[in-house]
This record gives sequence, structure tokens and C-alpha cells, in this order.
Amino acid sequence: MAVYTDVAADELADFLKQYDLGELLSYKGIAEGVENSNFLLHTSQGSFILTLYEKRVAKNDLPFFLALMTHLAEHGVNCPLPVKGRDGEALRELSGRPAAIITFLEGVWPRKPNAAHCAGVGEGLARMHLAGANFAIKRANALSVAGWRPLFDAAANRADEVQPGLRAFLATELDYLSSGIWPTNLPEGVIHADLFNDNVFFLGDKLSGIIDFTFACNDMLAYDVAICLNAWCFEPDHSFNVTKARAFLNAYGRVRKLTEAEEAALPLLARGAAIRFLLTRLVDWLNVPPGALVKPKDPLEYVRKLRFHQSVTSVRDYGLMPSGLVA
Ligand SMILES: Nc1ncnc2c1ncn2[C@@H]1O[C@H](COP(=O)(O)OP(=O)(O)OP(=O)(O)O)[C@@H](O)[C@H]1O
Ligand SMILES: N[C@@H](CCO)C(=O)O
Repeated sequence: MAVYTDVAADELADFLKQYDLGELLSYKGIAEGVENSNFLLHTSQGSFILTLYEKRVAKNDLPFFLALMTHLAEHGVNCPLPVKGRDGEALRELSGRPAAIITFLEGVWPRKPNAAHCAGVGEGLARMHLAGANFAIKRANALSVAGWRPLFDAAANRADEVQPGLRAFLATELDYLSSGIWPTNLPEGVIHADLFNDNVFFLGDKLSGIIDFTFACNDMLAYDVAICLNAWCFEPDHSFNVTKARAFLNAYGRVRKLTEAEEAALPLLARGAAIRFLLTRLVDWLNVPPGALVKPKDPLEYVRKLRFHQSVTSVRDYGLMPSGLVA
């Protein structure tokens, strides 16, 4: 998270009067993350996270995110819980933005994920997919293949300022991915859609919790797997680490086995996931709001990752035998 919208102390104290959270002792903006404004609150009742939802979050989607966290927590996933006010509502408004308070989760996100972390994420992701199976509310993925073109259009004119040739590279890849080859018949369910290392908490090597459901939606479960391959299985120099990928995929498969069709589609899904994050990062890189407390993420990291997926011919390259057996 970041801080785009500031909140004054007296405004926050007033806001908290709507809750049974005791007295506000201190609060501070959280610089991490890029999407929403977040604050760590200390009250006489404990620690909480206050989120003000920003540009990419549609207000109509907020009941989905809040109900999903409650549903997942009830089905064994350790994730934050929305805190309701005295009126029974979790969602309200603060400083002109939709706002909610959620419970604070203990744990630390891994700055340098190792293969054990990747295995933890694989297991955690599969458990989340199973836990989401009977969640009643639906939300389409606004950042799937149809959502990439508008992002490209918003950034295309200045893409070459970030890297010469980037515009043409993106245009070619986007044409390919939108040419009718994007899978439509793979198993679907609730996906997290942003399960990066800063959204997964660990205590030692053990996964202790999952946060940040503001991109969660209904989509292909294997697309979530592809997002994690991108987010967890590359090194700081952006080279692919097959040991981490194998650990991740095997751990996922022990809880929810990928179908053969999902395995076959993985290289394509990974290309899609790479361009999705490349494009949102590029748009954000070119549009940092003046005065915002945010460190935009590097879009070029995803050029390298995308090139790797373009070179992949089968899931063997991700450490998995096409039959699903370990390579
Ligand atoms: N429930 C929570 N418990 C403890 N810490 C939290 C919680 N929610 C958020 N944080 C802290 O705030 C940081 C940013 O949160 P989050 O990832 O939800 O923000 P975001 O703007 O949606 O970011 P991004 O989408 O870039 O990951 C986290 O890395 C974590 O340090
Ligand atoms: N996790 C995303 C930011 C939030 O969408 C990224 O690393 O680009």
C-alpha cells in the first residue's frame, strides 16, 4: 500500500467513534504497496489496518472483497477480517474515499523468498482456491485480457521513454494474446490475482497469513498459479529459478492437482500474467500523483519475465512433467 489520501488526526478520531475499538493512541501511513492508502492504527484495543480505497478499486466491488475475507477466514484461510462499526457496517467513507478497517495480521513478508517460501505459497494458494469454491458473490476480472488494451492505450505514447522499443514489444504481445488464443474452458473459481511476496506473511518458513484481496475475482484458477510463477519464481536479476517453481507447483498440486489442460495452458497464462503486471506498472510509473507517498514498481522487471515465458515450450520448463509428475 501507499498513502495517496492523508487523514487528519481529529478526522480519524471522529471516524473511530463509529466503532468499539477504544481510544486512538497513534497511527501512521504505510509506505509499502502501490494501490491504496493504508494506515496502521494503534488503539486501546490493539492494532488495526485502515484502508482508503483508491483509483483502481470500484466502490461497487468493495462488498465482494470484504465478504470474501470473512468467507475465507471461516473456511480456514488466515486472512484479515473486516471490522464492523456499531451499526454493523464495515464499509464507510473517510476523507472522501471509501474506507474500511481490517484486523492486523502477525507475520513478516519475505524480502528474499526461498524455495520453502514458494512451497508455502503453493500450498496456501491451493487451499485458498478450495476455500473459495462455494463463495456466493461473483466479480469478473477487470484486469484480464480485455482489460489490457485500455492500459496499453493509456501508456503507449510514452512507453519508449521507459525503454526504447517497449511500445512495439507490448503491441505485438497484446495482439498475440488477444487473437482468440486466451483459454476459456479451464476450471474457474475465486482467485487472489495479486499474491506477491508483499501480500503473504510468514513466521519463519511457515505461511502465517494472506492479505490484500483488492484484486480478487472469479477467473481461471491456473491464472492465479501463473501470477505466482511470475511473482515468486524469479531471482532479483529476473532470471527464472526452476527450483522455486518446482517447489511452488508441487506444493500446489499436493492440495489441488492441476488438470492436464491447465498444465498445457500455463506458459500462455504466464505470458498474460506478465503483461498484466507490466502494463499496470507502466501506467503507474508514468503517472505518479504529485505528493503521494509511494514507490512505483519497476515495469521493466516484467519485460524480462515475459521474454522468458515467450521462450517456454512446455511446463517442463517450469519444473513439472507434462503428466504432472516431478521432473
Ligand atoms: N491486515 C494486515 N495486517 C498487517 N499488516 C498489513 C495488513 N494489511 C496491510 N498490511 C501492511 O501494509 C502493506 C501494504 O498492504 P497491501 O499489500 O494490502 O497494499 P496495496 O496498496 O493494496 O499494495 P499492493 O497491491 O501493491 O500489494 C503490507 O505489505 C503490510 O505491511
Ligand atoms: N503486486 C503488484 C502491485 C499491485 O497490483 C505489482 O507488483 O505490480
